[in-house]
Amino acid sequence: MSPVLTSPIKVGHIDDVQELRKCKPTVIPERFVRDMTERPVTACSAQDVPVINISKLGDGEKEISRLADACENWGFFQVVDHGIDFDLLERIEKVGMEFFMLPVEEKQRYAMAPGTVQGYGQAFVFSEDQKLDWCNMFALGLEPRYIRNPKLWPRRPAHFSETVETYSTEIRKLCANLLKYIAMSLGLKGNVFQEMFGSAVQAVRMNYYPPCPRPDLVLGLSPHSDGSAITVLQQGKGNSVGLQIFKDDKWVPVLPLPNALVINIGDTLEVLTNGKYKSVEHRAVTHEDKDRLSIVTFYAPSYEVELGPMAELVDENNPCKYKRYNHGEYNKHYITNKLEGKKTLEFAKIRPENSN
Ligand SMILES: O=C(O)CCC(=O)C(=O)O
Ligand SMILES: [Fe+2]
Repeated sequence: MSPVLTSPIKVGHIDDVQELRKCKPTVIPERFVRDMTERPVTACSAQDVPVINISKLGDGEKEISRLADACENWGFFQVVDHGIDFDLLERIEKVGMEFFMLPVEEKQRYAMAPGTVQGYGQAFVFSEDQKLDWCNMFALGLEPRYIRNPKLWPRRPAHFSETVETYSTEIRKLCANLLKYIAMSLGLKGNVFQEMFGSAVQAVRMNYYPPCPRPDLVLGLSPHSDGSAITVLQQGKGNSVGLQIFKDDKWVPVLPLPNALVINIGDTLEVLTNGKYKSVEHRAVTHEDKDRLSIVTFYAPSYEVELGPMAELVDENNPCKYKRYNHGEYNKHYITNKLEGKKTLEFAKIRPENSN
């Protein structure tokens, strides 16, 4: 019998990976098979991604300087003692998982329209030739309210919307709190980001990675940096390892810690700190017999805000590396650059005069 090459079910024009997997393909469809250089064979053994105890950040210099080190040298860290109910973390994971387990016909009601980033499907797919991720996504804009699209809020599973609402309120407080300490770790006033960001933009994306018969050939999520100021990533309990960050020319896995949340610095904070804090590239890989869910919150300034490197972080030794721009404009650039397969922060970089 010839191997199954495409899924019978598409969401928009894209193969739905959960449906594809149900067909038990013996050969991975070409659109998912990565070029040799992109295949996930290069991960090194796990290193100790820094762990920051949020409840100690108020106690003084020591934890704050550990935070500064994590932002400067890793761009990623895990937080513990973050004050969010473990029960809420479990509930969001449960409703997220239940959503992805719904029949595809039900999920298709919330399909992501082409060129948009909210709803069910795969974001940033722009050409027939582009390699696809071994992932199904569901994304919702949350704050400010006008970015919400009520038609995309699922009616099933029960309690989905209210759980997302409660979860997002808690994560928003965590982001504001973290940004206060991040400002302090830079020697700035604690409220500087809060004042600058205005009514912060917040969105949530759930990524579901079904098991893949050939995890060595595919990527769960292509390498990228986030456009946010900061991102909060919840790796599901009992999840397989999937997140990898690019550090010192190697892909380093981030091992899930029970009830911890992963935080990463996004492009916006890299610009604001004039490159002191890094927006690090990351990707997700898949597993042969385990699935994985991640719940990711992006937190960014209001679209109206003009931003650029902060004066306090620019001097003779650290000349200004980025242009000033409007965050709403940046958001459009982020999407267009992603669609064109470019690095998302490229447009904002200032080139030295003698370079080409
Ligand atoms: O699933 C993961 O661990 C990575 C998710 C991610 O990087 C994203 O959604 O931006
Ligand atoms: Fe990301």
